[in-house]
Amino acid sequence: MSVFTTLSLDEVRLWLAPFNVGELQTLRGIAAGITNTNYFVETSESRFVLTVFEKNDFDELPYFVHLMTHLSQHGIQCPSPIVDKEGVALHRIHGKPALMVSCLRGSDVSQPNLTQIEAVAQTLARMHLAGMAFHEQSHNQRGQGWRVMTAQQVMPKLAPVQQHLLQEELQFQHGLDLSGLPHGVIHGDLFRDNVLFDGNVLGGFIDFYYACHDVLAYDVAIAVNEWCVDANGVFVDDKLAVFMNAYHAVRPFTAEEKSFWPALLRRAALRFWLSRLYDFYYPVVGELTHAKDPAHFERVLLNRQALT
Ligand SMILES: Nc1ncnc2c1ncn2[C@@H]1O[C@H](COP(=O)(O)OP(=O)(O)O)[C@@H](O)[C@H]1O
Ligand SMILES: N[C@@H](CCOP(=O)(O)O)C(=O)O
Repeated sequence: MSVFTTLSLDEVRLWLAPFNVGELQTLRGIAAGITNTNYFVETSESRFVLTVFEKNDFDELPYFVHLMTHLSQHGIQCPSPIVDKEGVALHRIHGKPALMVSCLRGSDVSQPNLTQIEAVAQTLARMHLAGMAFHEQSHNQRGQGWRVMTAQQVMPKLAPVQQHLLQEELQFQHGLDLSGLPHGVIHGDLFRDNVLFDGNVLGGFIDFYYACHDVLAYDVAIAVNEWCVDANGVFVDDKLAVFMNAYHAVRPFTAEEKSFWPALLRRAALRFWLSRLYDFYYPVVGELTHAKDPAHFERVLLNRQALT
């Protein structure tokens, strides 16, 4: 149960006072999720999700609030931040930053079908286009600097063959010049647990807290490495074809994106191999962890290298 900050009905009723959202009726902690505390908040007018940020400083949150506001105003299915009567969305509760957003329909799917995969790809491409008109920029917290630092931390824990793989891939990625590729807003973590579906209808993308300004096709690579694979991380042809066709129908890749595509698939695999290795070897003491298998992304990386 990932409710780190326990809230009472009375506290939330008080917290809601500056908002124009009706009377609080029910409050329910959300078990899923590993980073923040989330509650479903039901009022006489609507349903919302209240997030209490357990790790972020207040100052780093406006980018995400503005981004979700921008994307939802541009028709991208994602949480829409709720502002109070003064127009302010970000507040504090228990001294921690807190944000209420619209509640999306649906739940995450572990075995997506082709229709759902198509919807994810279309929405991702539309999000990339909508992001072009968003003029705030945030750097990628999981970019080059983080890769190097994290690799140094996990390297001593690895077997020689893994050390070689990691070293080789870091060098390869460091040598790439991606400056000519289209950049913009990326989600950065579009995994199956970050997309909600009501049947085949996409409820929306959630968890924008890795969103940043980066290479758009890299975001596509992150998504296909997750949505279009079998249990071993090997691409399933029809899933990959459906995803790429749907994405390209909305935002076709440039020639440069096509030529860097195999390298981007590798970069996306490396990013999640590294974060999972770090979480595996340096678990936070006392923190509830949903262990994610680093070996999966090691296999994905080896597979994508073989495709290059
Ligand atoms: N806007 C939303 N609408 C509906 N459900 C949501 C929304 N935001 C989060 N949830 C639910 O809360 C769960 C945890 O959210 P998530 O953002 O993944 O948390 P964490 O940042 O802690 O990983 C999701 O799996 C989903 O079920
Ligand atoms: N979706 C990721 C987890 C998010 O990245 P992290 O850097 O917070 O570990 C995964 O499945 O590994």
